[in-house]
Amino acid sequence: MSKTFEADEVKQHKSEESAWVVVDGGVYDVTEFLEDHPGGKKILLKNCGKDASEAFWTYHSEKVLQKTAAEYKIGEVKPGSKL
Ligand code: HEM
Repeated sequence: MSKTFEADEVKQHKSEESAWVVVDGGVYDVTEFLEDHPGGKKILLKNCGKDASEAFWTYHSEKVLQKTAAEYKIGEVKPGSKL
């Protein structure tokens, strides 16, 4: 079973030391990906610690979530836990 995280915990991970981003309820630890992100570190970091679904779908296709993001997935936001 996939791990679930409270919104309050996700919100704390918004720095270079620990950067988590949420897309469609999935939680991705992109700390190690910040430097490699083709769209740049700054924009990715700015969207960490929160639900970045809208920003994500503005710039990426489904393939990016299924392929690139998959290896960084650490779990899901707890249902009903408001981000
Ligand atoms: C799990 C999180 C993310 C992953 C794995 C990811 C991955 C990628 C990849 C692989 C590309 C290259 C273009 C492509 O293949 O479509 C890209 C480009 C880009 N990403 Fe992300 N990204 C993530 C989150 C974000 C977020 C939250 C933003 C915020 C707006 C963002 C903004 C961009 C931008 C602006 C580009 C450049 C688009 C272009 O040059 O046309 N990304 N990203």
